[in-house]
Amino acid sequence: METFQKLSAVALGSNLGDSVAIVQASVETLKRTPGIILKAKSRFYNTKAIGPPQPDYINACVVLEVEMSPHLLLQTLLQIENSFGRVRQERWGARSLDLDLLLYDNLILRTEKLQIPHPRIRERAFVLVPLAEIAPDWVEPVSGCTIKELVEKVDCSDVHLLS
Ligand SMILES: Nc1ncnc2c1ncn2[C@@H]1O[C@H](COP(=O)(O)OP(=O)(O)OP(=O)(O)O)[C@@H](O)[C@H]1O
Ligand SMILES: Nc1nc2c(c(=O)[nH]1)N=C(CO)CN2
Repeated sequence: METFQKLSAVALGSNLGDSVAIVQASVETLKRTPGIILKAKSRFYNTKAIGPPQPDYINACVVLEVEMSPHLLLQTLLQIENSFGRVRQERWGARSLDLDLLLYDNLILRTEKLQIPHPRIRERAFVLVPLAEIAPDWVEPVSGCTIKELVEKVDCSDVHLLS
């Protein structure tokens, strides 16, 4: 059977519960998942919440080598979110774990259930700062800009390396 490997970038976020432990544990879960190899993990950042008033977030990014389709990867990420007690409430509200599929190879995909690149990747410093640490030269295919170039265009003043 033909096999394939693709690189994918995933954002991790949490602002409910022991967020550092939850994000760390979710990375371990990703590492244990068949069809996923962890290639790189950023450091953790404390970030001011975008959206309704809520606690600060812990954010990080990983680069994965995956042997699964984008849809299966999204399904896997949603299952991991659920296993960490994620309850969907208001849009952009507080959550124990959020896993966003940011990039999948150089794919552009716009379906109702899945959009790649993630539609808000270009404007989110809490995603771009950690991603620039591990994948600065990856070209975001909609803008044609590298992650390093995109991070220079956003205000990063609310994103701080976790001490
Ligand atoms: N690239 C993607 N990564 C993750 N989810 C996506 C993506 N594209 C579409 N979705 C869909 O978005 C749905 C809702 O996602 P979620 O509840 O995490 O949104 P949110 O975190 O509140 O907001 P945001 O999308 O701005 O991060 C998911 O169930 C999924 O079907
Ligand atoms: N700082 C920060 N703000 C957010 C985040 C996040 O991960 N970090 N996620 C959101 C919904 O995806 C909404 N707002």
